[in-house]
Amino acid sequence: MPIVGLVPSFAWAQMSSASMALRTSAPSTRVVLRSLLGTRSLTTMGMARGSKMNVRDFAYTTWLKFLPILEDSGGETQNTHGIDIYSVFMAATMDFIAAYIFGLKNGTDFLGDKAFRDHFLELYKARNDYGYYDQEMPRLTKLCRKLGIPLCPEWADEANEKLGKWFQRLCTKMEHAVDSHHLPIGPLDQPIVWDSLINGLRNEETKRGKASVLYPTALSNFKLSVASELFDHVLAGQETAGLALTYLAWRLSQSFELQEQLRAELLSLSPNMRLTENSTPTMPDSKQLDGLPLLHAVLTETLRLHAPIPGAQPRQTPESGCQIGAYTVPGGVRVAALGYTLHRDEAVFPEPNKWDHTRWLPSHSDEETLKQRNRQFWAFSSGGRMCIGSHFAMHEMKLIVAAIYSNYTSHIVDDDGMENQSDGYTSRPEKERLFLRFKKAA
Ligand code: HEM
Repeated sequence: MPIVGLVPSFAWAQMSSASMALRTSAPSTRVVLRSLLGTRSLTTMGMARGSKMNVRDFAYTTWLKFLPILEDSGGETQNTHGIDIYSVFMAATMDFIAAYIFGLKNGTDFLGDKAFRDHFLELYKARNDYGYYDQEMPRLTKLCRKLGIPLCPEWADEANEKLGKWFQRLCTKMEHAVDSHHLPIGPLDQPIVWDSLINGLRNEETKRGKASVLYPTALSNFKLSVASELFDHVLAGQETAGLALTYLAWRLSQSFELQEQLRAELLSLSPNMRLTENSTPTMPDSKQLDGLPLLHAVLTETLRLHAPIPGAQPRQTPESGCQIGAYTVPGGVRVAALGYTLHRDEAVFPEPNKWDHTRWLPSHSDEETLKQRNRQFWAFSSGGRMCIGSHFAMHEMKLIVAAIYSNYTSHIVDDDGMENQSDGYTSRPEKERLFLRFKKAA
């Protein structure tokens, strides 16, 4: 069905005028930008460009930083209160995506720098409930700001500004590294997404110049647009995956039996991620990891019941109108589907409010039932505006879960607020924390 995405950019609206222009411009702008990134799957971007890097390599370095944190959570001093794994997952997913965009050296170190990570999360939290006006009524919101009657509280605007500046600093650092030919040369330091976007935009400029649909926005505000687009990726990729990992760790921590089954499956990998004394960590084969049915089932079920983005994904019907199921809808109408409701359709997911990973296991359901469930699985949306990072995210999350549960058992210390997922564009645990303790698995 030729329905177009209505909101051209992700939830980030306040960073700059260029960002605003990108968000409110014709959907085709966004479509061209997507195609400039060279691929629908960020996971294969490095490979497609002839590089030997992939998500697995970044995972290795993330894993090295992750280990001492987990070790510490089971140590003597932490035994009573464990660690806030929500904050740790938010850090891991930020380091992951930033490394993929800028390369390891020019990325972030949220895992290593807890103080800055907490500061970032505070800023992020402060502005998070106020995306609506900029997103839905950008002109009115801008006008009200100018007139001194802001629709969002000042602190939210300030937090947005600080976050925007932080990200622009990362971009400026990257530009300097490129301009001064001081790009680090290690394979993990290649700025994969950065390079793809810059090269794509330059090609577009050379080929189409002023005739390009990107000319009034991205090409006229080159630097700001690159920063804005990449910031979208960082924000889209960090919180979502961090949330899913938090809910998955919570669910797994409720059943040691399930943890045991998962560990047995993970250790069947060759090589697997089990740490032995004095050995350097090993990484599994990506295809093998992806093919593990139990790992896939627990993750998919978590994304179903605790979808990080459960709400409406708006689309606009084409001018000629269109048919949606039994309905004939006129042109220019705003329509939306919601992961939340699709994932709670009793006909497809019996007892929909129950977390039950077995509904995704080929050993528990016939092929047709599984097909139907997969069709209705909408955590990453679908169609032309589907999540650009879905494969990246699945692989990243599987690697992180495999690294942890090959080696540790997790135990709930304090899960107050986990039952209540907030209502918003992204949906978080009410208290935005989860304290777990990790112990070395036998
Ligand atoms: C569990 C992890 C993730 C979930 C649940 C998720 C979910 C989504 C959803 C529901 C959308 C909206 C699509 C629509 O408008 O229909 C989206 C868009 C997007 N996602 Fe993800 N995402 C995840 C991870 C990532 C990652 C890791 C990246 C980057 C590497 C990323 C980049 C994006 C971008 C750039 C868009 C905007 C696409 C566009 O406007 O065309 N996402 N994501």
